[in-house]
Amino acid sequence: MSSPKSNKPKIVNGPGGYILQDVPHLVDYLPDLPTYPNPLQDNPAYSVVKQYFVDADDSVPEKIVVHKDGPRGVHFRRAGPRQKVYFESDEVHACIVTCGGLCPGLNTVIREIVSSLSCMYGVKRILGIDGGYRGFYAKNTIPLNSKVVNDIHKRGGTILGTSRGGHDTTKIVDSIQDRGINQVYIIGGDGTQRGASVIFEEIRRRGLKVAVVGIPKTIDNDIPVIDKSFGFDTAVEEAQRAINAAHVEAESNENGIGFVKLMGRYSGFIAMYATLASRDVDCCLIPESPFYLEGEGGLLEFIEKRIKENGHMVIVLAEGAGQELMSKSMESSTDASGNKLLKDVGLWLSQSIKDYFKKINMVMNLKYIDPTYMIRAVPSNASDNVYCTLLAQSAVHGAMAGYTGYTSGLVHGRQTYIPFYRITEKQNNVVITDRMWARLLSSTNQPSFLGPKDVAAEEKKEMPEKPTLDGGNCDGVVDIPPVTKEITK
Ligand SMILES: Nc1ncnc2c1ncn2[C@@H]1O[C@H](COP(=O)(O)OP(=O)(O)O)[C@@H](O)[C@H]1O
Ligand SMILES: O=P(O)(O)OC[C@H]1O[C@](O)(COP(=O)(O)O)[C@@H](O)[C@@H]1O
Ligand SMILES: [Mg+2]
Repeated sequence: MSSPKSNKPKIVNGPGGYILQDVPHLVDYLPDLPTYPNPLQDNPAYSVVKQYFVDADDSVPEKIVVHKDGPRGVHFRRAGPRQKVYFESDEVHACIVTCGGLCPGLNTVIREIVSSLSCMYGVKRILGIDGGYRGFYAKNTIPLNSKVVNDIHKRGGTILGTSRGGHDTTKIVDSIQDRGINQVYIIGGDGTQRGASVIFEEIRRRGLKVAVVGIPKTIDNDIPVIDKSFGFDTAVEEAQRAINAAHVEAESNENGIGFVKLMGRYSGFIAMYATLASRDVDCCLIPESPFYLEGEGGLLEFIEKRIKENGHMVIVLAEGAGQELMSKSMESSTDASGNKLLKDVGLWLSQSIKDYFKKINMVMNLKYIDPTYMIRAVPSNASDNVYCTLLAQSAVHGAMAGYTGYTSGLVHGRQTYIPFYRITEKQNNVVITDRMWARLLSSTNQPSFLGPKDVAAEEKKEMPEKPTLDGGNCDGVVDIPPVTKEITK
């Protein structure tokens, strides 16, 4: 590093176009910190594992498919326990906060952070922050231990409470400093990770020995880089119940339409995967894929055709789809976090379909199902529970090893530490020029509703990512000059 207090990205270049987008470490700005042997080395559960500690040079590639002659590309630091830790067990005072909307698995992550800290590292002081970011300065804290969290993974929601808005960096860091907290675990979506990033910057500016760790939570699966977010699987599974009901209703009524509205503010992943899983869906509409109602090739014409062919149909709609079609006069506002509040496209589209069938004088029975909050208020399923457990353990190993300013995330099935700027720089969206969307279109046999102009616009948006050999401006997204160092082996 060129400057210990530098807030520039840590980039390490290696042979063959290898780039490590590294995460900050406490010694970047506190170079004289002592280290201690990892207490896990004496833990009987791990003594049989051949190589339990992760090699310091292990990294995970961002892109797993590479061309024969292409550069090795961007990598992230592999997560896991390290031989040396930068905190003594008695010294650790950790806190956990959950922010933003609910997501299945929040309680599992809380439980496993507490268990990992206490069972693996012998930590005794763990606080829950009540009600999101504002809880740091406006609410009481909740003492956490293995007993308190023992069966919380069986419940939906978050035992800590959550909120939007209320991010006041100075007040939050003052509270962290005043309470003597030195590990901060922040569970939340894109907004939360942005908040975590500024908390980390302020902590580094003040020169505090405090590790700041983000754990990505988003039911919309809109966080970039990671394979998928926890709770997503559960949400998709839960959505099946609504789609099944819509199918039963549609089949049982004359010219029945089962219409399901699912979550997805800007990203249509839940709708897309729920559709692919179900196989009963005739049409899936997502925010990324524009559509139009009237005229040749429009949605209404397609619905009429499908009803005439099959006698029934199922439509799945993500809440952010078709927002631009609704009346401009319907005022839109924002929530406490500044997220745009959407107009109810489900009710609007249902009415438009009803009006159309009335106009063409054709019998039609539309049943509208809105399971929005039902798919996220449930406890996580088995596979999400395992995912949450590994995620929480990785987060704790990283903080104990002195890493900070990172989001713990799964990349190609491997746990990694990802610098905040990679998580917050853009949103993960369904790319409608990718194969996955084509698979969906062929599974539902719906038209793409796209004109050549829309396709050209999509192709322009999706410029291929080109990791550079010299580490400068990687993927064209890091606009601050990176701190680079060479590795030669
Ligand atoms: N750019 C930002 N800087 C600091 N804090 C932010 C930022 N964006 C959102 N937050 C805070 O993060 C928390 C959660 O954000 P929100 O967008 O509601 O949910 P999510 O994290 O799930 O996307 C809120 O308390 C909000 O104030
Ligand atoms: O009504 P709320 O609680 O604000 O939540 C609704 C929104 O939460 C979301 O699930 C996304 O929330 P997050 O960004 O917090 O993950 C959207 O799909 C939905 O519009
Ligand atoms: Mg969000």
